[in-house]
Amino acid sequence: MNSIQLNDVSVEFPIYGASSRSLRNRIFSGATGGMIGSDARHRTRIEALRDITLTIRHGERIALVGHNGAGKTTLLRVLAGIYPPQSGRLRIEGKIAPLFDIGFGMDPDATGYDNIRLRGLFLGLSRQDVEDRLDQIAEFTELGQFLDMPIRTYSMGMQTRLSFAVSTSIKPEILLLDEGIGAGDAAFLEKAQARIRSFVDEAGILVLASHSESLLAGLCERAIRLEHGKIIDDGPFAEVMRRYAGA
Ligand SMILES: Nc1ncnc2c1ncn2[C@@H]1O[C@H](COP(=O)(O)OP(=O)(O)OP(=O)(O)O)[C@@H](O)[C@H]1O
Repeated sequence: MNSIQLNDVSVEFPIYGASSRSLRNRIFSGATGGMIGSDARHRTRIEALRDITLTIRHGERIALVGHNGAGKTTLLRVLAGIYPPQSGRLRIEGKIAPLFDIGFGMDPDATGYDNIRLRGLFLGLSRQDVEDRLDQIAEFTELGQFLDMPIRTYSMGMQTRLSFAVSTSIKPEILLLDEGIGAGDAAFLEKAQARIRSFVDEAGILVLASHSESLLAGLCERAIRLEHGKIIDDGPFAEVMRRYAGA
């Protein structure tokens, strides 16, 4: 069974070159971003996540919502093991496929085909596994002859198609997705949603961060709302979104 458990997880970014004097040495926050403050030695820091305690169970489909800079991407990166939490505990049972930072593990000068291979290896597939899946992954991208071109020539949406196709070909147990898939066009989005649904139906966990309520509504049944790095609401999707709209 897959599960995610976070206890009092906090992530801070020290900011170099920002004068804490201009911050008047006090913690404040605007309508966006995490909490900005300074420590005892007047070093500026951004608290991107503060005291996050959270349990996600097998089969759950979670929407991460909240204002710009609320901490959604940071939370996904913590779950993916990209950022180690500075404090608190993190326990994850299951194989994770992060589907954000779409350039991660890709070489802009290599062709689409070679990047499928690179990303496949990066996600833990063997060389043989990658070759066995190459045609099926290529077909899903619908990139045709562009697969022989270096991916620096791709648009955002084209890169998204490529990384989505590879990452979801391994049937991950825990799928982490960011807004990025919104870069795909409508036809791709429909295909991507169908694939995510089939993956979630088979089991596993989905955590999807997005500002698009329609995208989230089609996939998620629980929503977690972050504000300035803290969880301020967590519950059935429709209820959390109703409260968010009224906020
Ligand atoms: N590498 C970094 N260095 C410094 N600060 C960072 C870094 N990454 C994120 N932050 C800060 O952490 C806070 C949370 O950012 P995060 O990207 O997690 O927000 P988000 O909810 O995904 O926002 P958005 O909806 O705008 O994508 C913000 O205040 C941001 O300025």
